[in-house]
Amino acid sequence: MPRLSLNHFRKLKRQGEKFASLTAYDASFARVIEEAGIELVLVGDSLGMVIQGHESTLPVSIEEMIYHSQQVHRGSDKMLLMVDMPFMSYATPDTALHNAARLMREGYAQIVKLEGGTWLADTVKLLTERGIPVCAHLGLMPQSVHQLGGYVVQGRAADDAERLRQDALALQAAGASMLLLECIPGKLAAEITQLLTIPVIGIGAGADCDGQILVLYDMLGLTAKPPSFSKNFLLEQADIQAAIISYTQAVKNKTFPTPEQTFS
Ligand SMILES: Nc1nc(=O)c2c([nH]1)NC[C@@H]1CN(c3ccc(C(=O)N[C@@H](CCC(=O)O)C(=O)O)cc3)CN21
Ligand SMILES: CC(C)C(=O)C(=O)O
Ligand SMILES: [Mg+2]
Repeated sequence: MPRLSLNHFRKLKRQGEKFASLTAYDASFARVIEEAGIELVLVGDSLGMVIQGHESTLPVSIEEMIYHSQQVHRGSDKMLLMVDMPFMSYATPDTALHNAARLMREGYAQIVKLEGGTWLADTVKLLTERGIPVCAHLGLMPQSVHQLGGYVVQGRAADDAERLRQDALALQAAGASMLLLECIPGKLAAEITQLLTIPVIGIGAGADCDGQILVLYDMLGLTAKPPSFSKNFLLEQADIQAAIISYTQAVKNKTFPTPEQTFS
């Protein structure tokens, strides 16, 4: 069986069915989450924090992303494999093309994720035209943490919310195949999800996105200070497999995230 393709997620959006995704960084966890029903795996640059112990995602290199993507690829055969482009690996369109091609050829990525708004549109267009599917990442963009002044909720002011809507539309028009919204009010995320035809994945963005994602180590209770929008699914389950099944079901039946796990 080939891996799930973007068509699967387009179909789920059309049918109004939610999908659950998680990050993974190695073969063993990739196997466990796939067997628990996860349909999309992200090799996130959050690995700089949860695997490497850095304070931010900025130190992560393209070689490190390739290394972990290879491991996740070996440990799975069904999930859509999405890989983050790390800090500065897409600073110009040509750099982005070169590095995205490496993530696909050496890391087996099916889609790459880039953080940025309307300024990224030219890059998204270039990659897409060359056959590289792109997920655009808006809202809280961790690679801009020093500019944002911390890992804080985005899009609360009316002008910020409007800019986010326009960014989302511009990135879709440039060819983005998916959009990820991080840490924004649930109502705004719901509006953007409705506004767009491409699947929208949320983290800290409420229950109305087309899909949800969490950092695996947060939902297994391994993180010292997990974000407030996350949940430790291992607390009520006997093992990791059961915790991930519980998360998948909660996303599918829309019981996660709750209003308390959503920014207003
Ligand atoms: N372990 C981990 N989980 C993540 O979700 C995550 C990472 N690492 N690393 C990369 C980014 C950084 N992210 C983060 C990190 C912290 C918060 C956080 O603690 N936010 C607070 C403050 C919100 C506010 O006051 O505006 C929260 O209560 O959720 C949010 C997103 C999301 N990503
Ligand atoms: C938090 C998710 C969306 C991410 O970008 C990562 O894990 O790096
Ligand atoms: Mg990331």
